Amino acid sequence: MEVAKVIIDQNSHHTDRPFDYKIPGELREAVKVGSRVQVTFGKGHKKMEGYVLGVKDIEKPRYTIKNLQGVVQNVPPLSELQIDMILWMKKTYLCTYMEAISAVAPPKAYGNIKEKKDVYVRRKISSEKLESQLEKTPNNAKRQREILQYFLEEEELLLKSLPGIKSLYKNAVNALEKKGILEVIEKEKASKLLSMKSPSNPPRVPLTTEQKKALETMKEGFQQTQQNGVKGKTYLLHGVTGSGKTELYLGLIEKALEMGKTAIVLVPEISLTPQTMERFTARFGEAIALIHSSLTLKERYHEWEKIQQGKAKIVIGARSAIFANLENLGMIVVDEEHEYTYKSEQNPKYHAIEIAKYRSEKEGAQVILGSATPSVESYYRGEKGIYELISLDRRVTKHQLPQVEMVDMREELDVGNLSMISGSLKSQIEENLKNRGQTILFLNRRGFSTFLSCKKCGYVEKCQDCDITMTYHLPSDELICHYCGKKKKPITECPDCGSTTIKHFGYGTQKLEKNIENLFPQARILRMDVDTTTEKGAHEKVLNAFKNREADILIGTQMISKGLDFPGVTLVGIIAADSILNLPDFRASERTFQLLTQVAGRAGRGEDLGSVVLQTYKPEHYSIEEAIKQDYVGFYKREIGLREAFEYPPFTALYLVNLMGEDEDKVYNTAIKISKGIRYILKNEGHSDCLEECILGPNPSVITKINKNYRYRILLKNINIDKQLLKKVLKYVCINKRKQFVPDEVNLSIDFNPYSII
Ligand SMILES: Nc1ncnc2c1ncn2[C@@H]1O[C@H](COP(=O)(O)OP(=O)(O)OP(=O)(O)O)[C@@H](O)[C@H]1O
Ligand SMILES: [Zn+2]
Ligand SMILES: [Zn+2]
Repeated sequence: MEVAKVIIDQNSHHTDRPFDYKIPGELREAVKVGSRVQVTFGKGHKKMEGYVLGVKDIEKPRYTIKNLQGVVQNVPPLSELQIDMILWMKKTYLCTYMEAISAVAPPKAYGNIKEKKDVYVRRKISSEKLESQLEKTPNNAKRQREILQYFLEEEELLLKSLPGIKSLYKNAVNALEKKGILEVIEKEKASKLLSMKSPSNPPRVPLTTEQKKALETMKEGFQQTQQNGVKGKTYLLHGVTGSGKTELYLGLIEKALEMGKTAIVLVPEISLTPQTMERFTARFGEAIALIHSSLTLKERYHEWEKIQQGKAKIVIGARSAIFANLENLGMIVVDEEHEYTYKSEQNPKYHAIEIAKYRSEKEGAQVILGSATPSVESYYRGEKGIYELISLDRRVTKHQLPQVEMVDMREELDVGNLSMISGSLKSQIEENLKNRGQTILFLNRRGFSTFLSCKKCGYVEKCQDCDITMTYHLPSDELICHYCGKKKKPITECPDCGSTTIKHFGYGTQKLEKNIENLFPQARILRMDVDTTTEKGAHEKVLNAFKNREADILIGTQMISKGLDFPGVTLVGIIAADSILNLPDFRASERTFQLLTQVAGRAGRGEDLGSVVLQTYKPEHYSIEEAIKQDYVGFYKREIGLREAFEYPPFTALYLVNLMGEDEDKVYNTAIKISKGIRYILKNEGHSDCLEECILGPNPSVITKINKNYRYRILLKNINIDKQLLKKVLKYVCINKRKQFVPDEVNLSIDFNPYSII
């Protein structure tokens, strides 16, 4: 008898195993490994869906087995490669089957979406004939007359754009259709996707010597891989800002297509700008599928369908595009490889580069990791020869990297300048406005002021549900929690001491905008942050306006820090360079250096030389010193020494166990039980000497509460312990013994190589 092993589509660790279902004779043809199927589940015979991960033949079962109910139509079965990846992810990230399937499979709505069409009304006769029709139409056929009026000038109109599309009007339109005057037609809804043009073959820029050499090396590597059928190589392309990395990606993809292969290009969500897309579509046209989070379900469906049907040869997208089910995958490009958005914050907490490397090994694809500021781990691998390191040290344009001027804001205070803009930055903006150059001002904090506090007793307004201060926003005049989004009216009286001396502290982009408006009333200013880009397409609008020089100054958060290529920008001002330096996180220095170098890199990309003003309270910090020099390798050398000394990645692997729940005692007790369990087993394995260094915590997380949930964490480091052993113990305690250790009210998740440990 044929039995299917089915994973039930329900995200609970209680049902996280394959269940057996008999494949009835009539379904034998339809059910395949990977099919999405209908089943009944549990004592209540609840109707559910699930995925077949395997089929086996058994003699006589010792227990009763339910029948499979059917196969879900229009959902393509998971491929063999996808199933392999699901099993590998489950093992690697200790997630549930369903979590792995949800990450790998196309969106669930795939195949369930009805094609929505737009209904149009079109005139079938000439406008002269229509005019005489109108004369013939009696006055009491009011609606028909009204509709005909419209078509005197128009040939085709959307039905819903006619006045009050009530059934009465529809009747009138139907009557006119019967008379042969109008016709009703349905058209596929116009897609809001960036329109995919056919390749326009723009003139190719001749590559610089440096670019050529890099491209040749990577092409040769690719050719070898393809000919010898060995597993794909990983290249780390370290090229300074504006060194023309994208041009190399295009060349490599072209090579892959020539050899009958396909390609995936990952870009951070925020760089999915029309600017980037244009460069790809100009070269490859309709062979591209685009995947990112602001697509509607229908748009997403279309893009996945293109991939599924083999129409797409190149997939460009944010993190999840790494799972694109392309056949003959030959090339994976990860642009801005250091970007933290490549790490998933949901289970499975994978990093897109980890998946890229898995696919590279399985499918023989070549991986290109590109960045001006590679992650410390990637560069370390480059140095060790695990990746092949390729460097582009020069910009393609005539000017080299911009000069960075450092302003010590403590000295500004000394001379009585209390504002957020130093004397030097102010005069340079003035000068730049005069010369009609564009300016970018970067401040990595949105809102108006950072927090409200009582001057008398020091009370600070915090979110009730999260352990963080609330940010004051204009023009809505409200406090917003940047973690859970809750809003409230600002206090005018201190709830602790009753004083009315409530003061604003800190500043964000809204306040910066106000200040700049006051200082330079003649300047045209744009602001780009989460608050100005909530609407679909708003992001592009701002960037396009700036590109078309409709504004002189662009103010923004990290949204404007990378990938943008505006030749008109000759001045970049960094308002508070040390804003994230104080985060209690081992990556704070790295992130600071990356952010500053990327922002600085937006200046001087055109005809004119660029300059950068960097304001800081900590000029002596090495991240800032090296960012001023824009010297990646200099930064890397200092950072890698510290990572080794303090036993952080890449020298140790970090495993983070997060525990969360509304009942703080329960969360804490669970954390204690788990850490005790881990310690106990490791002790029995003979590791009593290193437990202190290896298992840190449980401790409350840095942000102790988010959205009413208390957070505790246990951090594991593999110091003097085999990584695999540590992982095995973790799996045993957190997964196998979960029922025993973790009550249902406490959420446990495991993060391997966490991006941040806040
Ligand atoms: N060989 C070349 N000659 C002239 N212009 C070039 C050449 N190569 C690239 N460019 C242009 O230079 C600009 C910068 O290139 P690109 O955006 O690829 O740099 P990048 O290395 O990705 O920069 P960043 O990391 O700062 O985003 C683009 O406008 C690109 O069209
Ligand atoms: Zn007070
Ligand atoms: Zn909150």
